[in-house]
Amino acid sequence: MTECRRFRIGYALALKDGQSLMQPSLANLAKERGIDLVPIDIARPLSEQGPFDCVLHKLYGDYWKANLIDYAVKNPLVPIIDQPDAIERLHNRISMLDVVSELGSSQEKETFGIPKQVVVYDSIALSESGEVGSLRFPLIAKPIVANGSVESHTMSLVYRHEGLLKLKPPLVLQEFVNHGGVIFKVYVVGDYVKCVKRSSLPDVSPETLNCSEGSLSFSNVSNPEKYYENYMYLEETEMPPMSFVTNIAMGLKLAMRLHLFNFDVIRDSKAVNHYLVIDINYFPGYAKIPSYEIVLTDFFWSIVHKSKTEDDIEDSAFGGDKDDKLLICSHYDT
Ligand SMILES: Nc1ncnc2c1ncn2[C@@H]1O[C@H](COP(=O)(O)OP(=O)(O)OP(=O)(O)O)[C@@H](O)[C@H]1O
Ligand SMILES: O=P(O)(O)O[C@H]1[C@H](O)[C@@H](O)[C@H](OP(=O)(O)O)[C@@H](OP(=O)(O)O)[C@H]1O
Ligand SMILES: [Mg+2]
Ligand SMILES: [Mg+2]
Repeated sequence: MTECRRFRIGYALALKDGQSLMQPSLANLAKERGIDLVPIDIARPLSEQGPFDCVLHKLYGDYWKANLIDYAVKNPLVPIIDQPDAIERLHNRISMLDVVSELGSSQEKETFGIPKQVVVYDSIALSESGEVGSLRFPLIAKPIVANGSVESHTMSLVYRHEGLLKLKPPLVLQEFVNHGGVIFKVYVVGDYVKCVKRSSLPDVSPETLNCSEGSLSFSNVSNPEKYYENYMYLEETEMPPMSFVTNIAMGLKLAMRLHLFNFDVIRDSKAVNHYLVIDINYFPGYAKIPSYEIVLTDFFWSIVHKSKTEDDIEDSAFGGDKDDKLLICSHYDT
């Protein structure tokens, strides 16, 4: 009797991300389907570890990147999920959203875009009327860098010009768009797409613009625990059409050459059926989505069962997707 071949997926994740994702329920399900999830020792050359049938990672820095490149050169048929250069695009809040503008327009009645935004490198630009002056208040000031640090999630809602003067560049100033206090988070795992609702910043009325402080600092307003605080209110909000969300997701996946990401979408309260993508995150906290073990195991299975030919080398060394075997399955949930 022939033994079933087993597959080994090496993963390199920060401690917190590994603890959240690699729960026994995921490891056991993957094992049942012939896949062993193996932690990578990031202090040692990757090429001395393994063998691996796939490498998953969410780590940054030149040392790690060099380690991955060395491994990819020596193991050109092993998919690396995902290519470091492709991930890096999401570490800058300007290049992150540029990709949305590069997507073709929607064939449906819904339309999408990004909020108007300006990058500011120094305090002088904040007091000038130039590009900053062309933005309409309220604004959100976001750090340019989105690298997972606490600071990269710390933002300010700016109501009036005087609020700008307290800010410390470099930063991105983005127009705040009223959207009814609900955000849609769209999780992508290969061809799988799931959209959930979360709490967001409440709408800003013209009265608030005049009465409040010049600016207000905030962070992590759309974490799931906030959902439960606003449960009743969120329930009433209608989801965007799944086909619309899936089209954006698959467009982003192709354009960014990434398999694992989520993006935040809001619906403009002032326009009919107009949506704005405001944030894209690499390898988000998938353990938050129901049955994430099945979703991830299906994805791992599809990756390790892809046929490997010389033609695939260029793509597959960094996890390209020439021959997708995953069915597109899309889900809405909260
Ligand atoms: N242009 C905007 N208009 C209205 N609300 C916005 C806008 N940009 C951001 N927000 C609100 O601010 C929150 C944080 O913004 P953003 O998603 O860019 O930050 P983040 O720290 O990168 O988030 P994540 O935790 O998803 O990585 C959003 O969830 C949303 O509630
Ligand atoms: O710590 P960084 O690298 O920034 O990544 C975060 C993402 O930016 C967030 O979007 C994730 O939260 P959501 O899954 O709620 O979007 C968040 O998920 P987590 O709260 O489960 O860790 C992280 O993946
Ligand atoms: Mg976000
Ligand atoms: Mg983000």
